[in-house]
Amino acid sequence: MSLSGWVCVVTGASRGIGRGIALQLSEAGATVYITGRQEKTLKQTAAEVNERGGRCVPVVCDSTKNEDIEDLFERIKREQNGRLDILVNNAYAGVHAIFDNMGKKFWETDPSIWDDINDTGLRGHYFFSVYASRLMVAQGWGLIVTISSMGGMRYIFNVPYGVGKAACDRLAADMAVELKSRGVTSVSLWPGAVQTELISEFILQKDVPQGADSKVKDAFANGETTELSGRCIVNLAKDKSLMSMTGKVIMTSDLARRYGIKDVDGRSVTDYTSLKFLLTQVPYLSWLSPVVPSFIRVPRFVLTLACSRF
Ligand SMILES: NC(=O)c1ccc[n+]([C@@H]2O[C@H](COP(=O)([O-])OP(=O)(O)OC[C@H]3O[C@@H](n4cnc5c(N)ncnc54)[C@H](O)[C@@H]3O)[C@@H](O)[C@H]2O)c1
Repeated sequence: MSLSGWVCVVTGASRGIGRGIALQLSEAGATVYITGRQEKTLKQTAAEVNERGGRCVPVVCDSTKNEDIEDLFERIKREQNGRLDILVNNAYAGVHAIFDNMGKKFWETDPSIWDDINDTGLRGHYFFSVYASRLMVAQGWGLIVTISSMGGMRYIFNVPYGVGKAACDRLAADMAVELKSRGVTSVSLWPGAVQTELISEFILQKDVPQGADSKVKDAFANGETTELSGRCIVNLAKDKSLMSMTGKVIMTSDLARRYGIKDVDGRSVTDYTSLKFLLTQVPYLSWLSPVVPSFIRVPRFVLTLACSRF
């Protein structure tokens, strides 16, 4: 699956899912501009990319600073003759705030948590998408992937988290409306539970995570590696029917099934819509899970009905 000659941007790639995506895109041959606030940690990701034989360009770029974003795209325009194939909107500054305030109601929490979660993880995505789209529309091709989560569908963690994720899904969908006739695809990607460095610190290394039940810990203990989303995006980018998915929410498990891929450590990808998984969440029915085939899934129209507000 070669992305040789492709130019990509991954925001927030010094750790977590962004780092994993940068590793996979560069391993597939793309030149990947990676952003973050600190040169030191960006260079660590870049060193790892180089060790695997890939090429990436670390750029200090704070997703909350408009000038930084504008400068990045000016640089890409100059250095790559205006070519940009993929933008991955991933940067996120909310994880500490989420875990520091776990279990509190929104009125008990300092309202600045809204900015912690949504300044980088929503407003920043919009700004990146504007400048990326200018390059992509000019070349008549491109893919924008906005990293979101199941929080876009139902309450998880806190109010600003869910509102931000629903807005990311809507951002991808509404951008798709305007980009479709210009050849540019926009999707929202939901990873499952991912074993990032911060998840390890806040959940996996604790006996009982603060404000969360043990099922949450189990989900992360069986979670995806940080590179699975990247492996999915590499396959998605080469899909001949890519445009048919524009505007949609796609789960990593959907893409793993579509392309027949496993996680980078060889494990199968958990499908949170499979009956097998859902049964594990119901104490008196969980014994049925091992005997239920994994291909039985909740149909998508049921998910649509479940998140309907009418
Ligand atoms: N971890 C999970 O289990 C999981 C599951 C589903 C979806 N997601 C989503 O994936 C995305 C990434 O999450 P993560 O868990 O990898 O987070 P993380 O905190 O591990 O990584 C976020 C990255 O963004 C960077 N960043 C933060 N503020 C920035 C700024 N102002 N400018 C530039 N870079 C900045 C950080 O330095 C870091 O590299 C989020 O949208 C998250 O909600 C995570």
